[in-house]
Amino acid sequence: MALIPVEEARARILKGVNPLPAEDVTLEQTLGRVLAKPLKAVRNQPPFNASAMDGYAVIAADVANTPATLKLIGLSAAGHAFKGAVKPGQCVRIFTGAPVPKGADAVVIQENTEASGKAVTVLQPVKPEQNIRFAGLDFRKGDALLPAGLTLGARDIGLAAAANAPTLAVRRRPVVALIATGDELVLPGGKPRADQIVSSNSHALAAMAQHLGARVMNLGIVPDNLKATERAIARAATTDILVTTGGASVGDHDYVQEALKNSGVAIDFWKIAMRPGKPFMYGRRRGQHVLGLPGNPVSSLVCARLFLKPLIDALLGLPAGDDLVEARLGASMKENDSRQDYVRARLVETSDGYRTATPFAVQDSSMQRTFREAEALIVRPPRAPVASAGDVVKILRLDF
Ligand SMILES: Nc1nc2c(c(=O)[nH]1)N[C@H]1C(S)=C(S)[C@@H](COP(=O)(O)OP(=O)(O)OC[C@H]3O[C@@H](n4cnc5c(N)ncnc54)[C@H](O)[C@@H]3O)O[C@H]1N2
Ligand code: MOO
Repeated sequence: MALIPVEEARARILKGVNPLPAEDVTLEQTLGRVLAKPLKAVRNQPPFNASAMDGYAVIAADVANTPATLKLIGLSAAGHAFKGAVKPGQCVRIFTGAPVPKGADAVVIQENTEASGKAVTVLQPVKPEQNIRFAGLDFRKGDALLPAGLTLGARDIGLAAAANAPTLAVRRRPVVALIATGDELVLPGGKPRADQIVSSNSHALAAMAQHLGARVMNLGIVPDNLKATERAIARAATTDILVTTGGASVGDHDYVQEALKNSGVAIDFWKIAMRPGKPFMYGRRRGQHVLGLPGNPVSSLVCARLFLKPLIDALLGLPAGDDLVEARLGASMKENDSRQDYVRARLVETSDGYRTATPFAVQDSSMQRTFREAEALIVRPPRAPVASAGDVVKILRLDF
């Protein structure tokens, strides 16, 4: 089977994928969720003409010439409106956020007054409308407040609360099942035998999936055994996405593809023209997407960034971004073969506003430390010619 190009693989994974249905959740649960329906204001904010200052509600014409002494007729505090009306020669004590009484058209700040019993002397004129927040200043009934497709942050949630929305319609979060395969694996904190290593893929993938807005069902480690692999795959049957790591290649103990097929997964493709990540496989079981990632930690995470992220984004109704940006090479690179390379690199922002990407010398796909230390992947297209330091290349920032 010919290796398929990265772009084709991504297109086949995303074919026919629709956003998941919406669900109503309380505001407290909306942080980081994707809004499924736009939020419209159903009321004005503020709902009444409110004072922006502590002072006195007056008729501006009464204090055009100062000093001017007015008669204090009452009080308007936040949550306790003055019920009457201000007539010429009168004023009402008022506090920030309180409704401006009928008749008054300005608020004098208390620093510009002298009060003595029921007599308030205004020392400086105010203009009509001064120190008043008019009803609907912030937003008006019918205004579009939050667009669909927005990933909700603190300010969005604050605005929704101000608009009196106790719940929001958000996309259901995709559920991602994770299965690590391999007799050589023990969980972090375990006691690896001399011929074993510590499993790390599922931890990184779980963090990545959660960061992208998915929920995770971690099914742990299964041994290199067909039946055990099939049992784990069965447990993942109800999830939106099943991700396996390891056992994707051609070795005698690589059971994943066979187990997936036996479990009713139709394999769409296997093996991509990329490095790392060549043995990546993809299939579907009814509505479920199945991503078989290679076992090498860097390969599995690079594949997840390239294929799992756009899939989760699509299920959440988020647009597919063109993630690549340009950088100058910090060192020369040799010509490329027929696979698209994703080369771990250091990124330095230069004073001219550009950036320089310098590849790490050793790129083995087991090396998680350089992967952690890399700020970007240099994307080398198939058959890219020799590149010199200073040449412009495409990079993918590592932001997870
Ligand atoms: N004859 C060939 N051999 C290999 C090929 C090939 O085309 N022909 N491809 C190589 C490439 S590229 C990769 S990548 C690996 C991927 O193989 P598998 O997906 O079958 O992965 P494993 O063999 O199970 O493991 C590879 C490597 O990764 C370690 N590993 C596995 N799972 C985890 C985990 N959860 N956490 C940390 N490390 C893990 C495992 O111990 C191995 O060292 O195949 C090449 N071989
Ligand atoms: O994914 Mo494999 O790394 O190309 O070593």
